[in-house]
Amino acid sequence: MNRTPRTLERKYPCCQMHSQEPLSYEDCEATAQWLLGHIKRQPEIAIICGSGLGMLAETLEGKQTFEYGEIPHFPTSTVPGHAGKLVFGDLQGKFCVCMKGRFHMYEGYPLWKVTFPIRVFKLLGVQVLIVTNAAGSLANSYCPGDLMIIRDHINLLGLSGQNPLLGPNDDRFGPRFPPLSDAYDKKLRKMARDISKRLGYSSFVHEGVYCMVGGPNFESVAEARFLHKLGADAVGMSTAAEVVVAKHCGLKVFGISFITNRVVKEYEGEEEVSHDGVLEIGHMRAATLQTLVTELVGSIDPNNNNLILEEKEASL
Ligand SMILES: O=P(O)(O)O[C@H]1O[C@H](CO)[C@@H](O)[C@H]1O
Ligand code: HPA
Repeated sequence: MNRTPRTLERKYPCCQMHSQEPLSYEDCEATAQWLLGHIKRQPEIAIICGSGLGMLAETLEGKQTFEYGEIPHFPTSTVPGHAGKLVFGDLQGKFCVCMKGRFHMYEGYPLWKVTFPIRVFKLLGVQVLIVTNAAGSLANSYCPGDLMIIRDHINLLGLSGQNPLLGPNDDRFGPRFPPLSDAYDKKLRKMARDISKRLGYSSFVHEGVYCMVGGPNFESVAEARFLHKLGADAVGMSTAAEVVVAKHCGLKVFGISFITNRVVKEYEGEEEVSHDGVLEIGHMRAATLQTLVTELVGSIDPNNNNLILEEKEASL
């Protein structure tokens, strides 16, 4: 029985998505071909801008911008701080594509739809994916405004059976059982650490474990304590599913969290987290994230298996 009334589907297109089959390889190809027909060359690096972090896309040179609504098969953004635009342009001499706004499961999208753009990026020729997000800190030593290079993740949804790779596997994307033990590329993490040192950022750039939860509510105190005990340093409602799909199709991944708030772990505390607060700290302090990602893009050679531009290698 179809439980979604037609009027609801018309008002909230994401409700309709639940009743659809996952998009196929051919659908991804159709989207990639449509984009390739509109852009000057193939992008090498894709960047996903997290909540309130979309200004990075504005720094691209020779920008070409597409509203998500005009791109075949693309979902639309419904969350404040996620503009819903795909921006192509040059950053540090590399042709990049930036998602100014990502999709989340709590918006009503199934995970295969949330992660659809990643497969399109692969078919566009992208080799490296940079994921950014806004996250709450669980680690006691992190402060709002800090950055966390993602060393690894806990995909809480994946562990409980909500995975973007559920269903028949299409080997043209990747294997049935992809390994995830090296999800966040070691070389890219080292490059980012070295760049942080050079920029004088070391005191507020950490490296840690990100945990993806479903949201949209922020964590209860007991949940926050549980996630911290599990080994998570920061928590958010995105990223891990995107990284699963990126690794499945053979992309190199770098991830970084912008710490927007402390997750409340004490019953006596006065702090309360809000999405407006997340966006506000993003606007105030995200320049550091932007500088670090820009420098990283400048140091990457996407066509070298080693990933490092030779002339930069000596200075790192
Ligand atoms: O992960 P991004 O998209 O950066 O956004 C984070 O910020 C929102 C909550 O304020 C949630 O969507 C959470 O995941
Ligand atoms: N919890 C979950 N997601 C978030 C948070 C948080 O504290 N801050 C930003 N995104």
